[in-house]
Formats: sequence, structure tokens, C-alpha cells
Amino acid sequence: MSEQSVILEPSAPLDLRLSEAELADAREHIVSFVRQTVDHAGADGAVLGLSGGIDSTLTAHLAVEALGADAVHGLVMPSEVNAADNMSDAERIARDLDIEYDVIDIEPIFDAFVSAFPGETDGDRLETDPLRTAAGNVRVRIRAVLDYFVANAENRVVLGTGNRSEALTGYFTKYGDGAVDCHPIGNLYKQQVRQLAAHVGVDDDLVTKTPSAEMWLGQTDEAEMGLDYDTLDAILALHVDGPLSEAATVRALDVTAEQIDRVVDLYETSAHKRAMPPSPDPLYL
Ligand SMILES: Nc1ncnc2c1ncn2[C@@H]1O[C@H](COP(=O)(O)OP(=O)(O)OC[C@H]2O[C@@H]([n+]3cccc(C(=O)O)c3)[C@H](O)[C@@H]2O)[C@@H](O)[C@H]1O
Ligand SMILES: Nc1ncnc2c1ncn2[C@@H]1O[C@H](COP(=O)(O)OP(=O)(O)OP(=O)(O)O)[C@@H](O)[C@H]1O
Ligand SMILES: [Mg+2]
Repeated sequence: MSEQSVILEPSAPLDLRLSEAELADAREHIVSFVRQTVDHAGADGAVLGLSGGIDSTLTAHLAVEALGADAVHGLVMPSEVNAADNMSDAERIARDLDIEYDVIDIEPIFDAFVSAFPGETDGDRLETDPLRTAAGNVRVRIRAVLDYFVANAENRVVLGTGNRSEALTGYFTKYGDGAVDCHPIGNLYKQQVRQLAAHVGVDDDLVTKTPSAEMWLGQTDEAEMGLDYDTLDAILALHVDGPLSEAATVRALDVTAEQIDRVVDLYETSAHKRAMPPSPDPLYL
């Protein structure tokens, strides 16, 4: 076992870590998936947003492995609510991987959007929900527009960075960071994302960074969801993905029934984000 693969040991209530052999298989599986997705689309490469977070960092590493550095284009898209450290990390990752990248300040685009709705966004209303989330989602969706501009202009596919923990809880913006052509790491729980990132050689400071959507200053995934990722992943694996009842999951993990209810609620109320938009059944006249 490598030194990096024990990072999660102290707090994980359920050990979801993969063995070194499984990590090697997962890496190869994802790399093949990216290559096939690009080939099947007849595309010349891929584009993805680089946030300095671990999901986009791992996805970028695997994309370079699949396609070569020349075929990957990164977009670093700062706004007023992004930490400067994260944006400089994103640029550092692009430079280390030797990929083409652009830095696009999305704040002027956001400002233009907001000024189109003066009545809705006056004063402090953007600082509290529901407008805080609505405004955050606008920034996320602006990034998706820019991703697709590059994809269209350069015959690339858009790589998503969603992981299984986010997908099952709906912790993403519908048609924002969810608006992509594929999710290479979509079958990995968050703690497995960190582990695979360490396995492929991502720097420790990025592997252990606190996950944040950066939709507003100080936002963290775990605070907003009300659960830490290790607990969330364990409940997803045993109860939502797995066969254990709520009572058995409480016994197996150091969690409460209320925590499990919270996860099940996130899963059920986000079903619409994992499906194509529905239409009524066809009319047979
Ligand atoms: N049952 C239903 N059937 C069909 N559609 C339904 C629906 N319920 C809501 N909707 C629609 O969905 C909308 C709400 O979904 P959405 O617009 O996504 O908005 P919402 O889920 O409210 O917000 C996005 C969440 O994802 C988090 N996020 C976003 C981006 C990145 C990350 C990250 O981890 O980096 C996290 C963010 O912090 C926030 O908690 C509603 O306004 C409505 O249009
Ligand atoms: N400022 C940004 N510039 C470019 N892309 C961004 C930016 N913010 C978010 N993204 C894109 O949206 C994705 C979703 O964000 P998310 O926070 O879930 O992932 P992450 O930042 O890579 O990892 P973590 O969840 O650990 O913070 C990112 O992976 C990235 O592709
Ligand atoms: Mg992030």
C-alpha cells in the first residue's frame, strides 16, 4: 500500500478504499472510457473546467493519459466568489499537465446577467437564499456555456467531473456542471476519487483540499449537505446503492437514522436531475 492511500483511514466509518490492483484497473477503465467517448463522437479532443478542486484535477489527469496533453483544453473560470488559491492551483495543474488553457473571468458575464433583472437582484437579496443559490447556479451555468463554446468551436467533447456521491445526492447544478457529454469519474465515491487521485500522483495538498462548489464565499459541500463525505459515502454504499435496511445500516455504521433519512431524501428529491426531462405518454388517437 502506498503512503498516500492511507489518507482516509482514521475517519472513514466504512472502508471503501480500493486495493492497489483495483486502483490500477479503475484507472485503465476510465482512461479507455475517455478515449472511446472521444473516438465515438469523432471529436479531436476534450475540454473541461479546472477549478483547482480534486474532481477536475483527477479528470484532467486521466484525460491527458487517455488523449495526450495536446488534445485537452482546460478552462479556468474565476468569479468574485472563487478563492484566489483555487484559481492559482487550477493554473498550476494545467501547467504541470502541459495542456492548453485559458483563464476567463466570468464576473462581467454574470454582472450583465444580473443587470438584466434589476428588480429581482437589488441590494442584499443576492446574499441570502433563494437568490444566493439561484445566482450561484447562474455562475455555474455560465461556465457550461463557455465549455460548449470551446467544444463546438474546436470539435471537442465536454468532460464532466461529477462523482457518484454528487450524482446520487443531486449535489450539482442541473444544466450547469451537470451539462456535459460524459462523467469519467462518475462511478467513484468521493473518497475513492481522492484515493485514485493520490494513486495517479496528484499532489497531496490537492487530494486533501476541502471540497467546495464555490457558489458563494466560504461554501463547503459538507457544511451545505450537513454530512461529511466519509459518512455520506458509507450510507450511499450500504443503504442507497447497497442492500442494507436503515436499521442494519445504523448498526453497521456509527450513524443515526436521521442521517440516513437525510441521504435518502437527497437521493429521492434529486431523481429528476438524473433523468431526461419527461413528456406525457404518446397520444394514440
Ligand atoms: N421533481 C422535479 N421534477 C423536475 N424538475 C425539478 C423537480 N424539482 C426541482 N426541479 C427543477 O430543478 C431546479 C433545482 O435544481 P438546480 O437548478 O440544480 O438547483 P439546486 O438543486 O437548488 O441547487 C444546486 C445545488 O447543487 C450544489 N452544487 C452546484 C454546483 C456545483 C456543486 C459542486 O459540488 O461543485 C454543487 C449547490 O451548492 C446547490 O446545493 C428547480 O428550480 C426546478 O427547475
Ligand atoms: N472557477 C472554476 N473554473 C473552472 N471550472 C470550474 C470552476 N468552478 C467549478 N468548475 C467546474 O465545475 C466542476 C464541479 O465543481 P466541483 O466543486 O464539484 O468539483 P471540483 O472543484 O473539481 O472538486 P471539489 O468537489 O473537491 O471541490 C469542477 O470540477 C470544474 O470542472
Ligand atoms: Mg470545487
